[in-house]
Amino acid sequence: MSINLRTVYAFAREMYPKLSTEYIQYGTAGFRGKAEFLDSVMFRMGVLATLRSRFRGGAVIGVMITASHNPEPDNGVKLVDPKGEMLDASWESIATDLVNVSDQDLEQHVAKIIKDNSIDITSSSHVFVGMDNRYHSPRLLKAVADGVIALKGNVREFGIVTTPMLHFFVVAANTKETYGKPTEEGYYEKLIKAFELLRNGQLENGNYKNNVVFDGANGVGARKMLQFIKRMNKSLNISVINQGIGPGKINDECGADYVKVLQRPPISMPVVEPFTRCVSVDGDADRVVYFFTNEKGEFQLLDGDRIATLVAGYLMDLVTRSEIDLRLGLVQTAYANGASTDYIVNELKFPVSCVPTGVKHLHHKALEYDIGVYFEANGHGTIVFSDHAKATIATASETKASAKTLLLLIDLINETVGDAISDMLLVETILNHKGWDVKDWISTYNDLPNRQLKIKVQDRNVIETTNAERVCVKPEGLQTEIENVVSNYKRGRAFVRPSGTEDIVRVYAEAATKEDTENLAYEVGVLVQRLAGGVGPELTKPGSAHL
Ligand SMILES: CC(=O)N[C@H]1[C@@H](OP(=O)(O)O)O[C@H](CO)[C@@H](O)[C@@H]1O
Ligand SMILES: [Mg+2]
Repeated sequence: MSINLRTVYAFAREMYPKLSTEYIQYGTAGFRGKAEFLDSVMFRMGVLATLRSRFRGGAVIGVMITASHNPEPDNGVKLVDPKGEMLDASWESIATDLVNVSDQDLEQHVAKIIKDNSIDITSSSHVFVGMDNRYHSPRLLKAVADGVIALKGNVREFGIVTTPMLHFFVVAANTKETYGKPTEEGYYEKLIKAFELLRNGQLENGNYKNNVVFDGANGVGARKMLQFIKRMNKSLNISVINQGIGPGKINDECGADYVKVLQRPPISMPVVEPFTRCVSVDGDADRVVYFFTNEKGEFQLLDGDRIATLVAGYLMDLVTRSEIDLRLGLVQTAYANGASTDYIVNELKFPVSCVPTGVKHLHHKALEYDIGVYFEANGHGTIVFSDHAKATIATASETKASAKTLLLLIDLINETVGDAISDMLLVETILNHKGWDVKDWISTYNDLPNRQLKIKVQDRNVIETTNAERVCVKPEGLQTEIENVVSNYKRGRAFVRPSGTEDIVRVYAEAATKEDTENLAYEVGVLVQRLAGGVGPELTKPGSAHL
């Protein structure tokens, strides 16, 4: 096989010319931007995925086309490595350089990547591609596929799938189907089988009722949930809202991000009994949060921290009852509610670590444990089991019922990445086994009020942080000022960091009361504006609207 790079890039220039010279970066979740500027990015990511597959000895590499929780005009692309992880950090800069190079320099640049990484261009290469249900995704998928074909790689298109489904397919193929069958049916089959065995015919238990409202964010999660329902043997009554078949747009006034950040129910909520479990997923269904309204009609949120603590407590209990010795750990970020961390440390007595924002950091840390539970507060997370843990549990399952349950849970969990639907089925399983409703669940601890602000600055990279982003080291003096302010608030905690997905600085604040939290966030926001080159309008002082 020989590849004439010159012909390939003449073709690229004709079909996928670079329309924007604006510099873009492979960030926390790959490339994101307005869909009309992404064709050349997609073609080049098809090229890169082909090279990455060859670099990894012909293992399958995944390419997912999605802008997750972003609005409808946006799209994006992220690469999935052979074990289902996000693209290795060392290749993120290769990706960034590749998409920013001009059309004229493309050929030479690709030749350099091949040479620098000693890639055998004649070896075989396999790329799996999936997309969310944005109207521009099919066009962008074709660009990725053309990029793969241009370098004579093999491409397999999965059409519209959730991000976690694509991760599942990649791992299933690379493990020679030990993990599951790399097909849509294989995915449904594995999860539904485990879920229904764990239910074992017991559909209700104590306070647990068998009904859930599912907000699909008008995204791919809604479509796939409808497929789940068709294949499930009525083991859970799920009513799907924001299905994406009406005029509603993806993530618009619905979905996990909307519900979590604005702390309110999504649009199109039917009238339901108080305490009915409701679930929101995001546009590509890798995040999930729960919510309900209480008897006073007040909105109550059960976010990623709640899921993490529920799961951790349950797994710990099963491990203890199985009389096996495994190292369990929970991984959070600085955004985790302080009350959840206190509960984990003091009540669950579970080792907990804090890492920088972004799933790749959480995932890597979780791999250090036999059973690693990781969740971002926004609902993105999963559980990973080491080979040692799997073997120990399998042996114990011959004699212990609790270990048998653990074994089934491993099949229910999509270990490759956070998976909204798999996580939801896991939560449903645990609540059912415990006989809990949302009232029982939320009473485990009281969340501290918290507030996030987005501050516009001239250059967000003037902010540098350390200690898992909890301490700001640059610009000089900012951290001391933050600490001074925080010390005036009971249970106060605040930190600032540059966002990896938006051109802003994020401020996080929590304190004992809602009013204090608002004031603390405001004060820290003003400090960022003053010391880090704020460019936005002046922040509104909390409560000033009522003066
Ligand atoms: C506070 C917050 O929710 N940040 C999100 C957001 O990252 P930022 O770097 O904060 O923009 O998007 C990431 C990708 O989806 C997600 O991993 C992360 O948790
Ligand atoms: Mg997402």
